[in-house]
Amino acid sequence: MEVKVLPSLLSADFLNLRDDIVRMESAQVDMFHLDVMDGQFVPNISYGLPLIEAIRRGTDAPLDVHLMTEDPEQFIETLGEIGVDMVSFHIEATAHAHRLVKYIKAQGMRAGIALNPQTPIIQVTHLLGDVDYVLIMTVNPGFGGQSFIDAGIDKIKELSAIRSEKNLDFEIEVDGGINDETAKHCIDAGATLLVSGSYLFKARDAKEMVQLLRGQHEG
Ligand SMILES: O=C(CO)[C@@H](O)[C@H](O)COP(=O)(O)O
Ligand SMILES: [Co+2]
Repeated sequence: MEVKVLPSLLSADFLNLRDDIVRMESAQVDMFHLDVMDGQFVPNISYGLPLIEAIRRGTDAPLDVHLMTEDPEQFIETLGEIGVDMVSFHIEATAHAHRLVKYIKAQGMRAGIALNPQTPIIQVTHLLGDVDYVLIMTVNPGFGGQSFIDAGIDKIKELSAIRSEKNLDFEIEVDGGINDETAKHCIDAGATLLVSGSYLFKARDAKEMVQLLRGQHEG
């Protein structure tokens, strides 16, 4: 599977959002990652559906929504109407993950399951035949600019092994503390969707950084 780079707009300048979207498009990113935080599931509030609707009008790139909210069910129908391409929600946030995966797909979107750093892979093994991707958090969710938690690499390897063993085709997304160094370890372990916030937005030459992130892939 091809490695893709997804800038997290949490690190964009919200006052100049359009400029930052265009800057990332010029840097040839593959899609945008949109972090929705509700102040309950995580101790931060980011932005919600109205902004996602505006972003949808502002770019033709695919949109990947990462729901860090309680009751993620309530947002799915509207996200489908907006025209979002991919939606992930946290296994820790719902008692009905399997039903929700089916619901997201029925609305025409790709469905992902996200895991906090403390959550073991066994919590989601029952979903691996149904999800399109698994999002491994390599920071505690809620904020950009944190350091990568190394234990995430073993989780990516574990998922990769299950994927080969069971002949499944879900992708592995990694989110939190991704830079050229950590990206290489994640790609080597089996991740193909790389979310990057502070590293990409701080860069003077974002295009070079995107290539560096993607270019680590040797296999
Ligand atoms: O979901 C989250 C944070 O909860 C992420 O998507 C971050 O926004 C990634 O930012 P960096 O760690 O790359 O700065
Ligand atoms: Co995220």
